[in-house]
Amino acid sequence: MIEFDRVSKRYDSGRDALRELSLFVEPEELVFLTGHSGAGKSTLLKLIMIMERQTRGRVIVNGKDLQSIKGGGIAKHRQDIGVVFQDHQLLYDRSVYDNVALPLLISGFEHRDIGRRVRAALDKVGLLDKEKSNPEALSGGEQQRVGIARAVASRPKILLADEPTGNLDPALSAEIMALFRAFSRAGVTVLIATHDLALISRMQHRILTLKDGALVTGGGRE
Ligand SMILES: Nc1ncnc2c1ncn2[C@@H]1O[C@H](COP(=O)(O)OP(=O)(O)OP(=O)(O)O)[C@@H](O)[C@H]1O
Repeated sequence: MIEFDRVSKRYDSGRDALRELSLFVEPEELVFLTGHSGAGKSTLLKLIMIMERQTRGRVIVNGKDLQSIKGGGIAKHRQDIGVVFQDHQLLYDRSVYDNVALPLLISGFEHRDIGRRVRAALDKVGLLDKEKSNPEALSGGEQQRVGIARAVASRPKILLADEPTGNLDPALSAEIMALFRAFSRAGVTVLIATHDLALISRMQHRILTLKDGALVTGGGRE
């Protein structure tokens, strides 16, 4: 779950990126986050990952007030959050397997455990037969699925996606969305930031709309 309780974020530049924002996302929910460029979407995701800290209010993730997480606890917190980017950010000089395994290696998972988790994640996104391939040899949609496998390999409770379908055509976007839906049904809280209004309108999910750092629709439990 993700809860924002009257959260404001002012950057050192004096810019107010979020203003008194309250929202609640249940476990197993899939929610879209939208709004104009500069509305505060990335800032909201950064607060959840503790890449930035709020100026006021409380951010609670999986029942934990993030203000109480410090030092080494931050890396541990991030292990519970999978992140999918628009441009995949894959390493093209490594195999698909290595790309998915890398964050697990960094997090200190045991080798045997890593093999199991990487193959389970590749299986979920339908790419088990491509584990030895180089990402460059894959289509755009397949590369995005490798990015999703990498994000879920540590079995995070929260999945954040920043424009995950930005470079994909409608059919591939629908495939990617079906994967996100499957993860939410399996108990993962999924939050997808996107400008893709066509995609959003086709789907029956709650939409959080930000305008100048404030929520104009969809906060839930307000
Ligand atoms: N590190 C920073 N320092 C100062 N201002 C920032 C910083 N990061 C973001 N901002 C400002 O905060 C506001 C919100 O930015 P944010 O990146 O969260 O918006 P966004 O909705 O993600 O935009 P986009 O859709 O273009 O990615 C913007 O006015 C931006 O210029």
